Amino acid sequence: MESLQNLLYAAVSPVFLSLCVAALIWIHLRDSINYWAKRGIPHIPAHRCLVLLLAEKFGWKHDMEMYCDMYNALEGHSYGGAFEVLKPTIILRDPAMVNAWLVKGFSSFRDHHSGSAPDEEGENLTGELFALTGDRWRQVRSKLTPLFSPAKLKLMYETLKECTEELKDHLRQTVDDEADVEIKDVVSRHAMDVIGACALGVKCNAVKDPENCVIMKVANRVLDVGWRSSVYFFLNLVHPRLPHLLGFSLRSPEVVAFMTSLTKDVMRMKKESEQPSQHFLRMLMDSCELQEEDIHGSKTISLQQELGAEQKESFKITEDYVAGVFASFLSAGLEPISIIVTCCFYELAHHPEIQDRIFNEIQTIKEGSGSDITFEDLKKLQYLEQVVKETLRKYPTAGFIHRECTEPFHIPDSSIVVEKGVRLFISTCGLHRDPKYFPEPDKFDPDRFSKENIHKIVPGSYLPFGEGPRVCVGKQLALMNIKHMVMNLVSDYTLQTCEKTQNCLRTDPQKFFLGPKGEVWLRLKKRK
Ligand code: HEM
Repeated sequence: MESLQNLLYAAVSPVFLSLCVAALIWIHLRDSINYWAKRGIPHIPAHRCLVLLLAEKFGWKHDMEMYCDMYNALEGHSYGGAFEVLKPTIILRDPAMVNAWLVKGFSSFRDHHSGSAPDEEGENLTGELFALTGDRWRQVRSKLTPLFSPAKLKLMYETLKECTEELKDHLRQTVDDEADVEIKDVVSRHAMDVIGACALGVKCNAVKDPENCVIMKVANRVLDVGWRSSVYFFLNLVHPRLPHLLGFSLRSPEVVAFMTSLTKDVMRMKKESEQPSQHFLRMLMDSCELQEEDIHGSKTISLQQELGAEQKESFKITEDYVAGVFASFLSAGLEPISIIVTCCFYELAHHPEIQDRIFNEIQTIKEGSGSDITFEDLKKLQYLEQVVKETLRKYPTAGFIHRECTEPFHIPDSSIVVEKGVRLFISTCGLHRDPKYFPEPDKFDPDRFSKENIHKIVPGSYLPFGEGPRVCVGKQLALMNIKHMVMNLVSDYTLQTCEKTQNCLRTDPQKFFLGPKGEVWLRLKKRK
């Protein structure tokens, strides 16, 4: 009896309990660390992944470069395992498998892993397409895809031209004959004007009056890689629903409030305005057949939608959804465009021969169709397109593509099953800079994309906009915008390096997208 009491006492003693907890933690750690080894899959050991992750979290490395390092570490394998702290992740390297998994395997790799689905009950930007999952993503995406059709883009082209005229005006005032210009700043202000005008029909005046451009200040905070996003992603790593359960969102309350009230005000103004206007918000309002009383009335815009055969569920688009859609345009669209145009100008300044070829091509098209380059003409600028494609190759600003396994996926021709919850990473950086797919990857060579050479590009190795049903929804708008801006600048100026030009572009680990750190100065010289 006494020995039983002693045993019970021992069982509840703090030391014994601590030992039990430690043993459980040890078992969990051991199982997690051995996750890939147990399955016989080549992998990067957990401690090495942790070192890479810490380098990223302390701001020494961009997370996109971290996945590039993982890609390189798994050389010789089609895919391999890695860890985000203890969470198993797959790094997919083989381009043929990239296509198969993202396209045919979409039902298993449907969602981005970036976070839990937004909180529909709370004050959140619920329509942030990037973060939406499952049917909600499908419903919102099906409303947005038609906004980027060629016919709609043709309407946007006129808006683009108006914004570019303002930029040209600004440059005429700043550059007499020649001048050194901080090109990154000018380009991002122009990109802001374009997104504001195309998405919301709002004149941002970021080029002309940056000091008073509130939306630009908010846009910079939409993708804040500060403490908030670090805490958010850490909580998300522990469990995807944890940020939501703790009432913690990726966006700060001020950003959410600004985006929501801006969208709401613009919706009201547009509804009241007699003037025809072409921008995504107007089109979204029209396509959703929003009623005046919906906008003036309660917070929720009631809207029943027929969602196609497989989705009979009715779905209410709220103001928060619409605000979220525009937040995602700001966060996903603005910075990548600025980065690509900046990098393109940087390369052109180092390659006068490429600039000349673009200029001559523009002149030839102008001779054929008058001085104005139309929407249709833009497509005829083949060499310009090659230059833009090569910029997107050398500077893959979105860095990696990620998914979360939503239903078990059987890897073809193997006995391996990717389990639900495992994260998938495809390093665009790794692929675009792999000499196996792009010989001399550091060389800026637009002829990789010429008619003669394009067939040499291995399908699945070039992914600047992602792949499959979740491919970038703004891809065509982005390409049109980038080409239009490069065309206009090269038509009027030659770009040169100057004393302040960086020798090479270094990556800024503090930014969400992969882009150049610091100012990018170039000399603009007026063409005679
Ligand atoms: C150079 C410019 C751009 C680049 C390189 C880029 C790249 C990407 C990439 C890699 C993805 C992820 C695709 C995937 O997971 O397979 C993406 C998604 C997305 N992009 Fe872009 N993008 C650009 C411009 C834009 C613009 C201008 C907009 C909007 C106006 C936009 C809106 C979005 C949205 C909303 C998503 C999420 C799509 C979804 O989850 O269904 N992007 N983009």
